[in-house]
Amino acid sequence: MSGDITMEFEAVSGALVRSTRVAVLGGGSWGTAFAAVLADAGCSVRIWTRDRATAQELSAGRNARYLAGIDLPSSIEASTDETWVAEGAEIVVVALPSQMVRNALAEMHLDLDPRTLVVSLMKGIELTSDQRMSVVLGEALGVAADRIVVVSGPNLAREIAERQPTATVVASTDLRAARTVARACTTDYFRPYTNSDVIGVELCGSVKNVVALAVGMAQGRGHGYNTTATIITRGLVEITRLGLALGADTATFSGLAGMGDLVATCTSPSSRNHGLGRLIGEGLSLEDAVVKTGTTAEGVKSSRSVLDLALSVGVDMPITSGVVDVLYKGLSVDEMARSLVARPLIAERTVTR
Ligand SMILES: NC(=O)C1=CN([C@@H]2O[C@H](COP(=O)(O)OP(=O)(O)OC[C@H]3O[C@@H](n4cnc5c(N)ncnc54)[C@H](O)[C@@H]3O)[C@@H](O)[C@H]2O)C=CC1
Ligand SMILES: O=C(CO)COP(=O)(O)O
Repeated sequence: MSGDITMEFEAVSGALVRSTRVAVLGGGSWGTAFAAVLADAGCSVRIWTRDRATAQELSAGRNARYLAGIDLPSSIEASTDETWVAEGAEIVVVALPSQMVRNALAEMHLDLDPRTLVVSLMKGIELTSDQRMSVVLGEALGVAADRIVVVSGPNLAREIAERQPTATVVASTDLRAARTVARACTTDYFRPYTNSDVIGVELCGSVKNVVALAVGMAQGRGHGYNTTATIITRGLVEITRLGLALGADTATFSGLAGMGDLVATCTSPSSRNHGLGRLIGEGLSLEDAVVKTGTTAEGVKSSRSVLDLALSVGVDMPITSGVVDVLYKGLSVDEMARSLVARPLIAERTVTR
């Protein structure tokens, strides 16, 4: 079966890309880098950003604030006018901070064709509703679940904007939709794999940010590779437990959106979550660390919604809980470490289904 799908997929690969019109909403680091991938793949790309100066810069092939020093494809068109950006788009890509996206889209009043595919690049869980981003997009844009596609994987924006080789996961409940988006973003440095496990892919992307905060905190305290590997491995167990309780597929967690992204985010100094955790481990307050990092570290807010989700389904997430206690309840990083190590001894179970 999977062989048939691959053949069908490759037989049409490239054929549709030339004419695909894509709108990207969000001109931050990932929105801009993904717009460049799409343009390199041959799509006709328009990008929306809320400030005029960035739109002008993007139209001139630059985004100094978010991707300094990167030359973007000259074909990308940018504007602050969302109606113009979304006009005629077959694919609308959303790359805004998770906690802002519902309100931002409500203000845009987009009138999308029912056939339009909507792509989420976001890695967070909404605080007020504990919902995954595909659900938020569905509600905010009035789009059915089978028109929504999630792109998630080890995808640090700057590395991709530098055209370093990377793979990703493109997930949708409708595999035809996933394949269409995969074709639209295939380049000689960016390789998408399709998946139908939207729940698993989104949870992986959201919870790995929380685990990266924990790794950063440990490294900021001066702990080394053993601690890092312990947190990554047990973090993956937490992600898997939550995912399985919420209906995800086991296989997703060892894939690119799971283990792949977890490793990238927990080990890269350019991860904002990892970097913010490190500052806290070095002794900064949350407020000072947020000011110093300056961009979107989704795990800071999503740690609380992830913990809410875990409590709602009775899943134990000690690392997530420790991160929430450090960020919001005054627990020190040393106290978090001690309490994690002192937990009752149990048999090692990596996958629990
Ligand atoms: N940067 C990366 O390497 C990756 C980021 N992501 C995810 O992509 C999503 C977007 O992240 P980035 O592009 O990195 O964030 P960013 O912080 O680089 O850019 C955010 C963009 O959203 C805009 N924005 C912020 N608040 C807004 C509001 N209220 N209304 C309208 N626009 C607003 C900003 O002006 C900026 O253009 C996040 O969920 C992140 O986790 C996923 C993979 C890689
Ligand atoms: O999601 C990412 C890489 O896949 C980006 O991570 P940060 O948001 O921590 O920079």
